[in-house]
Amino acid sequence: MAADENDPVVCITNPASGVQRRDTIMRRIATELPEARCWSTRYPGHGIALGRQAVEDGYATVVAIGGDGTLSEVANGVLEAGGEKVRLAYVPAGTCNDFARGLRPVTDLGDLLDRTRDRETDVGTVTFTRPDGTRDQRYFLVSCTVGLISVIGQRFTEKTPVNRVLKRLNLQLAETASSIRTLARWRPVAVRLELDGEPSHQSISNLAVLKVPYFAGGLTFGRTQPPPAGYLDAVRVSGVGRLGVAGLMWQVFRGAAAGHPAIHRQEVRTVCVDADSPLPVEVDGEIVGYTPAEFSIHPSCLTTVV
Ligand SMILES: Nc1ncnc2c1ncn2[C@@H]1O[C@H](COP(=O)(O)OP(=O)(O)OP(=O)(O)O)[C@@H](O)[C@H]1O
Repeated sequence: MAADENDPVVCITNPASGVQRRDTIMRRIATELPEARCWSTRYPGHGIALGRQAVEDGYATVVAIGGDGTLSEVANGVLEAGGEKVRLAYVPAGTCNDFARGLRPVTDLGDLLDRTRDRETDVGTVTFTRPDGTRDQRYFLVSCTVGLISVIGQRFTEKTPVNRVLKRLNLQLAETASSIRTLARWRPVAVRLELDGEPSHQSISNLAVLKVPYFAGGLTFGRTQPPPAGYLDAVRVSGVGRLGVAGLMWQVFRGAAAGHPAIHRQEVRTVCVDADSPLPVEVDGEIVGYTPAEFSIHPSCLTTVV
């Protein structure tokens, strides 16, 4: 299927994503989507600006090529520009690719122009506090975390000399080191939590707000089904100490977390979380700010193509 001038297509690729060679991706675009314009992100956050630009320039189909972070940035730009009518296609080329997990990816990029592949997709929004103290909002398509996982993510992104050396040696080694260092001092945190307006005080290790069941490259909290349309999955880890959390993480890595007594799940439309000491908020793989954070779901507000 070929693009035409009434159905203009732009591909937004992230050269910093994943492990695929950039020239392989560019060759595929040139062969399989020859009419498409091709833009590259040049810095973190550039995907948002390019997603917005694509809507303003009147592209009907925007193809995000990269990891979940790239998809998320492009979706944010598209939605910020009021591009709900734009088709947002995704070609997984990152390291985690959790949005597309379980879905059958196209073999030929030209198939992304086939409108029978369009899916009305719910989008989550999260409001949080930026490091400069102002409030901000992001859309999310995959998942958000607050607690142990977001603290590990924050430690991993810190530009310390140790991190720099470890990341240069091996990315997974750096991730494991961040996890061990965080876990070694971890204590459950007291939070004020509101699920669908129902307030409670809880001691938790982690709160995940999921649009898709997978996180961190195919890990799950024991369920591989997404929440029903119009809902988010709020998954709390609570009722266990440091050793219990370490045991649960091991179960999660083994894919054997289903039914674990520390996992508490609820399908909800809204979540609010606050803690005495602000906790980092991770959105689609990126630390965006701190609690207090409010999450909600916007049903069928984006057309996605995978
Ligand atoms: N030119 C660039 N240089 C450095 N970073 C970039 C550039 N363009 C985009 N980024 C950043 O790269 C980050 C990672 O991208 P992405 O999440 O798509 O890849 P990944 O980490 O390999 O995949 P996944 O999220 O599936 O693990 C994003 O946060 C984005 O802001």
